[in-house]
Amino acid sequence: MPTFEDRTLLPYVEALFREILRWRPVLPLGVSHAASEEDIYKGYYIPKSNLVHLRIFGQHIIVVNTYEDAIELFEKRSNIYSDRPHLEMIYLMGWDFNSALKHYGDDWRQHRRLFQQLFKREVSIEYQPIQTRKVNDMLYGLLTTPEDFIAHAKTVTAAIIVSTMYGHDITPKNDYFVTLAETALAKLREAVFPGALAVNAFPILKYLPTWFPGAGFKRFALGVQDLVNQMLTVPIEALEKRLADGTAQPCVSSSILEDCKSKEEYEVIEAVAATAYAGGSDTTVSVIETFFLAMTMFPEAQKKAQDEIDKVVGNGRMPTYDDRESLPLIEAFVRELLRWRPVTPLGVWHASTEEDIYNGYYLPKGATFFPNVWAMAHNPQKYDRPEDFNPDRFFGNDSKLNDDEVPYAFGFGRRLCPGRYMASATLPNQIWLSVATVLALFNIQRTKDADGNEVCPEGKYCDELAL
Ligand code: HEM
Repeated sequence: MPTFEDRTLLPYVEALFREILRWRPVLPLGVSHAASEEDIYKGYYIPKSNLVHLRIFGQHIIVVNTYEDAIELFEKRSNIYSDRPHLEMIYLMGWDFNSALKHYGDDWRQHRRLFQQLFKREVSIEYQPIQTRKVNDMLYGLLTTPEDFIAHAKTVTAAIIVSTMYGHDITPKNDYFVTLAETALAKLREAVFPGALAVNAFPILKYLPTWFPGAGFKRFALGVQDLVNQMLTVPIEALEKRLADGTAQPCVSSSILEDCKSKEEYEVIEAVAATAYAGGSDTTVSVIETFFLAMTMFPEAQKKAQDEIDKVVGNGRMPTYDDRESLPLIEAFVRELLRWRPVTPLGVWHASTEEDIYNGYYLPKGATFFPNVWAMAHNPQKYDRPEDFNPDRFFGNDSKLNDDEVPYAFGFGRRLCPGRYMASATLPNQIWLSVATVLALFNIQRTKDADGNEVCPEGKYCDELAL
């Protein structure tokens, strides 16, 4: 047989090999490069590009690295860039009820209208008493079992959403609905194993019978369908029962159920209520966890915020929503939490419904777009020493809060997070109240090792999806 030693003696074989590479190149369009600077080449202007293109399983994936480009594409051209990519596994599992995962169209519009109605600025103020009550429960939990601080953050968030949506007070441990919803969410996150990825890339595989070798994804999906169905129906049916026997507490769903006229409307209410849990729980918990981490890593920021609370509120009472305007540093704190460790570092994907030309680049129809929120939040040209947790960066030279409300943390354009007023932004919200009251009551400190030295956490994050 010919060996490598014969290579120089076989020029025709060498030429044949070159011709194969030339005749049908493996990557006909090469792998895209992005220009990091603008340039003039042979009289042509080449713009700086902040888009990165990848091709995975034949799918175009485009990462949008700057806030300016994200605004241009997702907001100014929102008629093209407001879809979501089609992932077959989501449909097989029944998770397509979720407003956040829906394709851009009439069904999504109906969900969105209801979300806007329920969570707009003015209405979000009505959730203030529930939030205060549940945050107080969290403070009590922190006082009695501080080591369980993550569990307390999770419980308070679940309690606020479930009480707001269904008027149900969850039990602190093993609540039936919370367990159901958390299990269904965990299954959604798990659906990234090879079989599931294969059916996302080649949807035709969904027609394989469940017993077929390699169709494990289908058996998995069937198991999840049942959970998802219970997550949708159990809490709303329980609410209907309470409404019928007159024991229901007023809540978002009770008010809209009373006006519901058709099965179609009922299904939208059911789906929007369950989406609020799926979209609002992990996201808010992540910010509160980041708060505990930041306080341990940056004790001087904690001290400064506590000094502000002591000066404005004093020691005789707890901060309330009425103090919000007088505590600008706490406001800056919340912004810095959203910036320093964004909840969705690669945003939530958008998809395009038309081809487009942007800055001289061709962007194909059906491509998936990731807004690189991490790069926007850590842009050193905008944020000096971006790795530092420094709420002071949100104050101008006049010592007033600047107008950077970290908008990219809540997404873009027509898909912008409809729950943002409940979670954060400039109105009463759970995150603000949690930060203000925890700082008023507690000192968050580093643990010590056996020799009495402080241990600063590394601050590593796990890789769970937020939505
Ligand atoms: C700190 C807390 C939160 C953060 C950081 C956050 C972030 C986000 C982001 C980045 C998106 C994607 C927007 C896009 O596609 O461009 C989103 C969408 C969404 N969020 Fe939030 N969110 C939070 C809390 C909430 C809450 C409390 C709710 C419900 C009450 C909620 C409901 C939703 C829904 C339904 C969508 C999908 C919107 C659509 O596709 O039309 N979120 N959120």
